[in-house]
This record gives sequence, C-alpha cells and structure tokens, in this order.
Amino acid sequence: MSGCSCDSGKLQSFESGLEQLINAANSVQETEVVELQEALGRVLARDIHSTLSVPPADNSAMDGYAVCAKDLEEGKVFQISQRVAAGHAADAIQRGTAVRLFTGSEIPHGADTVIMQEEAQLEGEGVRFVGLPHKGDNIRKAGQDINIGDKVITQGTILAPQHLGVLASIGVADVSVYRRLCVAVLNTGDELVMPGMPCPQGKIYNSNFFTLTGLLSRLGCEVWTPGIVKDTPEATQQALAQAAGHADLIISSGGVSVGEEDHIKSAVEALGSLNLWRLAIKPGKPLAFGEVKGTPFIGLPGNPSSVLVTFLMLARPYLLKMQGVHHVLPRHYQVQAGFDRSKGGSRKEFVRVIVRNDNGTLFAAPAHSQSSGVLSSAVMADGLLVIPEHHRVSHGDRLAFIPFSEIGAV
Ligand SMILES: Nc1nc2c(c(=O)[nH]1)N[C@H]1C(S)=C(S)[C@@H](COP(=O)(O)OP(=O)(O)OC[C@H]3O[C@@H](n4cnc5c(N)ncnc54)[C@H](O)[C@@H]3O)O[C@H]1N2
Ligand code: MOO
Repeated sequence: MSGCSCDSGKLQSFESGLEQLINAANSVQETEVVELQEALGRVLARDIHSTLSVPPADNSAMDGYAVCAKDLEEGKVFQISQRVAAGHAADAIQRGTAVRLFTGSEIPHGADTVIMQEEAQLEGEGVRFVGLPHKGDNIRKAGQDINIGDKVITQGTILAPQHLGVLASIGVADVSVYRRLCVAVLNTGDELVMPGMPCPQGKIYNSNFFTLTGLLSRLGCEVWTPGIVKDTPEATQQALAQAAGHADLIISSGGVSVGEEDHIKSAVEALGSLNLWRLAIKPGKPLAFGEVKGTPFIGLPGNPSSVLVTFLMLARPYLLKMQGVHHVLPRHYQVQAGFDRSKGGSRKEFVRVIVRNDNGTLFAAPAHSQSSGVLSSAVMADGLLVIPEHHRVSHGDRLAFIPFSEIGAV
C-alpha cells in the first residue's frame, strides 16, 4: 500500500488524489466493431484517416449558373447549354455559355464561377448577369471539408453525433471501439430500501443507486449490482468479493467513514488493499480508493450529494481513462461569485450553484442547501463552483465553474 494517508489523520489534497487515481487507471484493451448507428457515445479505438475527399468534386454552393470567368462581360447574354441537377454527372462546359445548376451540383469541367440565380435575369433562351462576379465565386472546392489521407478523428475520442456525421461523410459504415466497461454498484446501509417498497420508520430510500446508475449510463457503462449491502463485515466482504468477480471497477456508496457500522474500509483491506482514504474536499471527504482481489475499487461516501460530487470529480475521470479516453478532465469556465463568504474552509469545496447572466456577466450563487445530505439543491443547480482551500469569497471573485452539462450530469 503506497502513499496511503489512511490512518495518518492528514487529508490528502484533491489534486494529488485525482492524480493518484488517474495514474492508477488502466485503459481497457479489448475492442469490438460496431455499426455507425450503434457507435454514439463509444470510445474510438483507432485513428480514422479518410480514403476520399469531401466533397469529392468541386460543386456549387448556390442555385444558379456556372460560367467560365474569362467569358464574363458586362450585359452579355449567355446561352444556357446544359442543366445539371445535384447527383447527376456534368459534361464539360461549352465556352461562352452558362450551365444551369443547383446547390450541390457538380461544376462542369471548364467552369470556374457560379452566379446565384437572384443575380441573373432570363432573356429568352439565355441569361444575363447583374454586376460582374469574381472568379471562384460560390464554388465549394473538392476536399474543402476533408482531403484524402486526413486524420479525421483520433483514437480515444468519445463519439458524438457530429463525429458519426463526419465518419458517414467519408463512407465509414462501422468503427472499432473499446468494449464497454462493467461497473459494480454497491449501496451499503441497513437503513436503505428500494423505491416501490414500503419505507418503515428508520428507513430511507436508496437514492444513490439511481444517481450512480444514471451517471454510469451517461458514460456508456454496464452496471452489475448485488443489491443493498447490509452493515455487517461479512455481508460487505461477500458483496465486494462477488463484485470483484463480475466487474471492471467496483463503486460503493456509504460505510466508508469512521463509525463502527462503517465496514467498507476494513473489508477492502481484508480482501485487497486500500491506497487512498480521505481527501480535503467538501463534500466527499472520506473517499476511498483501492483494489479488491485485483479489481479496482472506489468507495464514495454515503451522503447523496457527496456521491454526486465525488463521482463527477474523481470516479468519472478514472472511468474515462479506463475507457481509453484521452481527455479525462472536465473543462471549467470562469464565472464571478454572486455572493460573499467571509470564512474560508480547510477543504476544497465543490458548491452546487445556480448561474445567472447579469448583462453579459455570469454570476454563480449557491443553490439553497450545501449540506452533503441534501440532493435537491443539485436539481436546482447548473453545475459546480470550485472554491479553493482557505479562500474567502467576495462578490465578483473569479472562480472556476464546471457545468453539469460538461460532465454528464444532464
Ligand atoms: N465522526 C465522524 N463522522 C463522520 C465523519 C467524520 O469525519 N467523523 N465524516 C462525515 C462525512 S464528511 C461524511 S461524507 C459521511 C460519510 O459517511 P459514510 O460514507 O460512512 O456514509 P454512511 O454513514 O453510510 O451514510 C451517510 C449518510 O448518507 C445516507 N445514505 C447512505 N447511503 C445512501 C443511499 N444509498 N441513498 C440515500 N442515502 C444514503 C445515510 O443514511 C447517511 O445519512 O460521514 C460523516 N460522518
Ligand atoms: O465530506 Mo462529507 O461528504 O462533507 O459530508
């Protein structure tokens, strides 16, 4: 067990904890080929180079007429020698004439300029142009979008709709992607019951399961669960051992703090090792990381907002790296604090904030409650505002804001 601050009483910084997690994440190697329609959200396993140009030939950007620029003269009436609809082959232009064509029509060989139809007047069988166009006007050159041999998408990219469109544009029908990860979700706690069941005194509904499976589904992971795990050392060890046999990563919620009903830490140490415990973050302090029988393990604190924040800020980058993604850290944006707080905290804080636009300046203010047991404030919030350790907040301070839309919490 290297570098574990586990029992030293000292909290490890967020940055060093995150670095430790990312360094420890092994990217999956197995790939599979999927059809383009099935590839949304999957992680590309190989660079894709284009074997053709897009567009494949010069074509018109407008409905109008193609001419050779050298033939243009003020007031000249051009005979219309050919009509080329998009998708149909064009003959070479007869010099001195105009070719009727449409947006996307191939430019006939010898033509080099397109005049849009709004700038043309029909004169009997011919056409006269208003003003003098410039050579090359309204022509989309072959390869304007993509050239043969261009690398269009890099391995390690999560495929978004626009990636699928670009792949289709170069004729790719299927792609090699990394296999999906299976994540075991363990929710510990004798107090937990599932929605749909009665909730007698002393019990609460298991919300973390749904937050976690939602977040994992946004990452394209499959979920395995043993169900709610009772607060005993035996049940905890049994669930962890089972999970290790099923999943690429085990994520638990709860039971990771210091009470005698918190069995996660000792169970992980009994079956494997704990490499990190407790970070200087709020919420989410008792976060744990280790391995169970060789399967990586991330233990999230039980409080529902701690689960959301620690998953997004720590488990998510870890999972992205495991999935083969290159850019695993979320982008943040500078906003101004729309509030004051005279006291700085000893932990880096991830505040659920609402962002408002005040005459073009973005101001972030905390959603109603920041208690880690309150999840409803995350529903009101637009994302997380990062307040560094010991920072006293003054109205107008520039701070990093990570929108939920940036990190899959949408
Ligand atoms: N003496 C100390 N007590 C606590 C400390 C500490 O340093 N010293 N740390 C606190 C902090 S910070 C956190 S965060 C929590 C985390 O505790 P656990 O990870 O052991 O979580 P639990 O005690 O099991 O649960 C905490 C809280 O969350 C509720 N919960 C748990 N699971 C679910 C679920 N699946 N769905 C909904 N709600 C859930 C649970 O009922 C508790 O209320 O420890 C503090 N204590
Ligand atoms: O660290 Mo805990 O998540 O604040 O309540």
